[in-house]
Amino acid sequence: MATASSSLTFSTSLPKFCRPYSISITPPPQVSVYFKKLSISSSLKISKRTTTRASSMASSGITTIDQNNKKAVEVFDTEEDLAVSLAKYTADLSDKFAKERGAFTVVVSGGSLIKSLRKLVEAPYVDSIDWSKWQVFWVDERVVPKDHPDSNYKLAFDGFLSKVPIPPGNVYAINDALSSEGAADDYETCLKHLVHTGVINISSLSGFPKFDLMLVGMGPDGHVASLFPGHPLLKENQKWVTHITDSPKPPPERITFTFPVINSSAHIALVVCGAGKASIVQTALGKSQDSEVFPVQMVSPEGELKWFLDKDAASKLREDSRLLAENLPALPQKRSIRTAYLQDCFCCYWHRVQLFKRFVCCCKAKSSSSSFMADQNNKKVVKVYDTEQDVAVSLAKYVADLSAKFAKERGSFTVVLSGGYLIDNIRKLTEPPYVDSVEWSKWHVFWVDERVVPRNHVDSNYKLAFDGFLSKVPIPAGQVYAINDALSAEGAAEDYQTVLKHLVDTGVLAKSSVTGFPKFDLMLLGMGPDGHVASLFPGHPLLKENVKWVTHIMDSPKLPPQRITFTFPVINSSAYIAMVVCGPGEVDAVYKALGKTANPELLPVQRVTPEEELRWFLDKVAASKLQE
Ligand SMILES: O=C1O[C@H](COP(=O)(O)O)[C@@H](O)[C@H](O)[C@H]1O
Repeated sequence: MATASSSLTFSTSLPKFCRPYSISITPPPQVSVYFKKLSISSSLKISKRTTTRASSMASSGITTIDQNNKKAVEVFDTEEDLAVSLAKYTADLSDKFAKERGAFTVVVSGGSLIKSLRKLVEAPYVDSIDWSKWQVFWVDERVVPKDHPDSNYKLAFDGFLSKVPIPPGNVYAINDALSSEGAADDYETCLKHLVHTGVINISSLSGFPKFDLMLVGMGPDGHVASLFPGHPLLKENQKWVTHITDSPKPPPERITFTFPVINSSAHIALVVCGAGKASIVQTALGKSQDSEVFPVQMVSPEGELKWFLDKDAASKLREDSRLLAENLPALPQKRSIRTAYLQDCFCCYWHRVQLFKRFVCCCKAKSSSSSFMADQNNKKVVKVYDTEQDVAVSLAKYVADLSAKFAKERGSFTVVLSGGYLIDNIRKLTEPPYVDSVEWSKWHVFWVDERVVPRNHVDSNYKLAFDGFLSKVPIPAGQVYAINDALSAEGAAEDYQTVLKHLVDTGVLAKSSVTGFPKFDLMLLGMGPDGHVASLFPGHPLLKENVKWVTHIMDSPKLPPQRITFTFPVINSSAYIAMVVCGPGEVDAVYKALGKTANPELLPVQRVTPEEELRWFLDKVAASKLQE
């Protein structure tokens, strides 16, 4: 290990400037950058954690981790505790990478992050870390001279770099003599050179540089690096480094790593302190129905993402768990409630960043039905079948098994149907063995959405289900809950909600102990080519509805315009959801929902996160873009 050298100071040795190199670089292959994002398990464990600190004080944090430790959130009582833990985390990774590959590539941001690194410049780390192995980069930089108060380099130099013996040649500041565009190009060229010489790893999944550790902060608006909410740069997926000349936070001219680079990292520490950021933390980690996706929510590295939060930044998560505790006296103890709450938060947060690697492995592994992407407790499963016929066979078995389970457990089986192709996909239930073996008398049938037209109208979801399914199985007529088609859209939605409330009161329909919304046993859903589910369409304000159980829409982009629909809180309170998609029409939507990471505008289908299991049933055609 190198030790601190008093003769080495940054005030006399200027850091290396990145300059264009006259080398020929073969561009790395642009393998799907979205691969990596889908390797996340949504099964999370939460434990109370005690951090042992150099100073021997114990700091307690709520630690939430997934089962393979790929995602974690730690909440610390104070920013001081956080800084202690962050130093240890960084030092451990420094040791690991220095040993494994002889270099440690570290990316820092500006802002408050630098202060939180202060423990690294103290004992024991200042002496124990092999600083000679460090290679330091910036995730973003303001295009100002290096001695300017706005410079992220200056901030890092004053607070950190000047206090540790990292070789100046290993510190990659931007070239502040260039324009923002020139500086971004220059930095990218520098990175390419370092990839070429093996200093920086390259991701075999994305083809983008793979840094060992990124230490990043988050702004109160949810920005990370210089990637701001709603900015077109969020979508940049070719460049490694880009520039911005209209940053909403001054100074306006900056350079920044793009999301493909950020998300190719081996480790990201996301460090967030202060009450001013609590709302975004809640949105990012809680079960928010907010349709706006903040840049921080797009952070999803190949390796580990670890949130370091202080109590203030996590306060809204804690508030929510307290509220739950107060409102749910039946639950045994506070820790269980918090656990349930956090699990729920995480299921929601991770639901859209599931499983692609396993898909590819399984697709390579032959067989007509390729099961892929089951998280450790099978909460999220995607299955791909050779043909739609195979989907229909498997779906029938799945539904029949759940029917038997719920009929036995609670004496009824509450099933929600959608319209469209779904009804054809469940046709096998009307054939042997299921038509005879399923206990149809226990079924209660609902619609996740309905068009406000007469029941015998060609557009009616009820008519579709009746003709293709309900007329062929002996479900008691009184247990089929069609809408009241004599009412207006608003009236029909209210009426349907009243029916549901009555069924909850009478115990036919379960109630979620987590959300208080009705908990259907199974929803059988389809998805439109635009990613809509139920009558919840991309960008529509109804996506945010979080009070009503059933609502109405007068301007459906898909005809007919007047419809009623379950809201997301109801959909997401379900026990099980089967998402059935076959054929070529939805190939792009499936790809966006399951295969793409840097998706600034979530499709409605990506918000679907039931309480027990979400199972995708895809045929090979619908999954074809994933398989590419
Ligand atoms: O402008 C910037 O802001 C963010 C967040 O800063 P913070 O002071 O709120 O933590 C920072 O991460 C980024 O590097 C910086 O350029």
